[in-house]
Amino acid sequence: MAAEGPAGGAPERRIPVTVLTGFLGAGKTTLLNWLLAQPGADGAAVLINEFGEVGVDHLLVEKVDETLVLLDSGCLCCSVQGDLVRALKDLFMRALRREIRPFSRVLIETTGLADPAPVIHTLMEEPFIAERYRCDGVVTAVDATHALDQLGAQREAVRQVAMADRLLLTKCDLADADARAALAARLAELNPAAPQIEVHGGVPAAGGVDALFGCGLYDAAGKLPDVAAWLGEEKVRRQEAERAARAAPMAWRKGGAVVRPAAPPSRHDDSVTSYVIRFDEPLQWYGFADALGLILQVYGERILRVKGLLDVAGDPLPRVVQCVQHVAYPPSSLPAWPRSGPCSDRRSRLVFIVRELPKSEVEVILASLTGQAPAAEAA
Ligand SMILES: Nc1nc2c(ncn2[C@@H]2O[C@H](COP(=O)(O)OP(=O)(O)OP(=O)(O)O)[C@@H](O)[C@H]2O)c(=O)[nH]1
Repeated sequence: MAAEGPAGGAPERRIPVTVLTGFLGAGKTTLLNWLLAQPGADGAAVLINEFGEVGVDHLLVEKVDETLVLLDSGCLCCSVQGDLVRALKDLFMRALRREIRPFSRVLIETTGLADPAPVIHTLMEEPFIAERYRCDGVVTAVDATHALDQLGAQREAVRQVAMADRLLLTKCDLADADARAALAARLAELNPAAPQIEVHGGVPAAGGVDALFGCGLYDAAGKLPDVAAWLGEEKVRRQEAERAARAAPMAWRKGGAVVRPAAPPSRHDDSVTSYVIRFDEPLQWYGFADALGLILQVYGERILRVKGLLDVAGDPLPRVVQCVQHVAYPPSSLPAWPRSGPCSDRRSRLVFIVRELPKSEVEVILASLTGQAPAAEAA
């Protein structure tokens, strides 16, 4: 049954959209997988956005149909006008034409570095979208083992927490009671109104699917005053971008070369970069594990995230590697190699998201302990 609309008016027919955010490696994809396996979440369309040249997250989501969309032309908060709007319009129109199954809600998993403000602004203000979709909440995954450091170092992490309607404290099974209490106190300073829900082993301890769904229309009231200010800045930023787009031609010729207007400035900390390391031959697992362990030990402070698929000698299945800072999580396997996309060539690829850590330093360790030099050019 459709919910009642604003002020008790016409029934609310707009499709609810949950924005699932949280810093790199916080456990967003893990939560998404749990959620999509719940009966209350069937009928959801899912949009996944990733930071890094090669997307891995969508391969880890155990749902494969045409309502799973990979937004891969950059970080959502920078390309929101293009990618997100296009994807939501496209889903709506394709469902209308019955080219895809109907969907009753949308889940957007942002990159771990996304600023939620442009995403919320788009859902609330872009005319086509705002008429058909409504923001049903920002849910932020907060890593109980790493968040205190991340909140001190990364302004994206602070914004993700401050803008949340709900805070899901992930990896509570790995954090001791003191660490959980210290984090809970810091989160309450940044966002006193948001309920904090513990997550153990990727499963919310309370609420079931309602831990993520049904937050109600997004409202900056009740959050720190900064949140309304960030949304206000977003509005100004968007108006300026529209004015600039109207004033500038799409491209012009100068001395025979086509010159395009500069892309909007990135919202991300310039010291954070990502690169892909590829191996063309199967890897020996133990040599690789030694190399990765050493890299995390020596450079963990500068490693925000590592994830990838490996072709391990003697194993027909792709092995999934996941790390956050100094921590390597237990490896798992996918049921098969992807049939399309960059990873379909069955070569090992590792995506590193780092702060001031040159690729060459990582490559030297990998080459010496695996006995195999990484491919010259990451593809
Ligand atoms: N023990 C434990 N591990 C978890 C939990 N949540 C996530 N993990 C592990 O943490 C690692 C990162 O989890 P993801 O779900 O991929 O994190 P993410 O936020 O999607 O990562 P990005 O998209 O790269 O930002 C994986 O190895 C997960 O298995 C949890 O509650 N408990």
